[in-house]
Amino acid sequence: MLKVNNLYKKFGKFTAVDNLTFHVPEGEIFGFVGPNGAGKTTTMKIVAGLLKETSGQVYVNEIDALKDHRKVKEYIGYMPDFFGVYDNLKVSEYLDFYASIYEIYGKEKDKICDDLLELVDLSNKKGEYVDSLSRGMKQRLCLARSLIHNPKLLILDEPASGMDPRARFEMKEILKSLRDMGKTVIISSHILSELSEICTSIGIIDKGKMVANGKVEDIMMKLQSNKIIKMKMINRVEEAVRLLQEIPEITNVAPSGNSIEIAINGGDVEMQNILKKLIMNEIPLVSFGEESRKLEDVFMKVTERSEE
Ligand SMILES: Nc1ncnc2c1ncn2[C@@H]1O[C@H](COP(=O)(O)OP(=O)(O)OP(=O)(O)O)[C@@H](O)[C@H]1O
Repeated sequence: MLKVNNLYKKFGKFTAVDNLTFHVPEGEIFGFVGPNGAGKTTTMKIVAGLLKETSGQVYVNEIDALKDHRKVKEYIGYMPDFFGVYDNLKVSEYLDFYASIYEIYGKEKDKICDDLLELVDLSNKKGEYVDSLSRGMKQRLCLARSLIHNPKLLILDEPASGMDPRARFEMKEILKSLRDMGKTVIISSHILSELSEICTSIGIIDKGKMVANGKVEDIMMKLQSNKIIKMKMINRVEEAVRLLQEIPEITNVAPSGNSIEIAINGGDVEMQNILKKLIMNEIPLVSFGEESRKLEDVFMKVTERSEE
């Protein structure tokens, strides 16, 4: 359904999207994950035809999306990561307005709008002013708007950002319905664990580059083999850093004051060997333990530092 090949986007000398290639088959829910500024919004805007690429190719349903903007628009629903201000506009009027853009009128329009409001659980808010809705409701309304022309591909930029747990749960339920409806969805977030529950595949982007891409299970396995360990010592930090850098399983060593954080590629046995080495060299440790972080934080840290 979507093919992005060797995509580049430069802003002046800065490369925001750096030779990005990924494919999303029909019916897939693709999670596009990366830290702030990784290039997610830029990529999604290019796919949606809202931003000009520097070079590369994008195909949506085999249509050249970078050349045939008009044709490709009917296949794409785009939900931006911000919601504008809509003074004096009611929910139903808001959807009517977007329906009119796609030249959907009359009974057909009424039916589509009612169905969409039901899908996003806002049927009882039809007569309310848009600006009076909660943030979560506004995001759901924005999602309904992006579905108005029944697109095959949905591009959702951080639909769960700033939502409380309940609103996030509701958004997840809606995404499940979209999956059941056979839509292809690209959804961006910087929270991997949230996406992993709903997505079928995931692409992790960092500094404009795809650093991991594949089925959720495969990516999770890759991430779980990385541990972050934090240790604190009374002194001799520099010596400890030197000793740690000699251990091949350690992929990163980051000292900060009297603490050191390391990333290791391994499990309990490797962890125990590291501890043994430090103790045998009489490093005055006061603590040593695995950091209980979310998987995505671990992954981002490892990828960020390994490139430096
Ligand atoms: N119009 C622009 N001019 C210059 N730089 C830009 C422009 N738009 C984006 N950038 C830069 O490109 C990089 C990627 O931005 P982008 O918004 O795509 O990241 P993101 O992954 O969506 O991040 P976030 O999660 O914060 O939305 C950032 O460093 C950003 O500052």
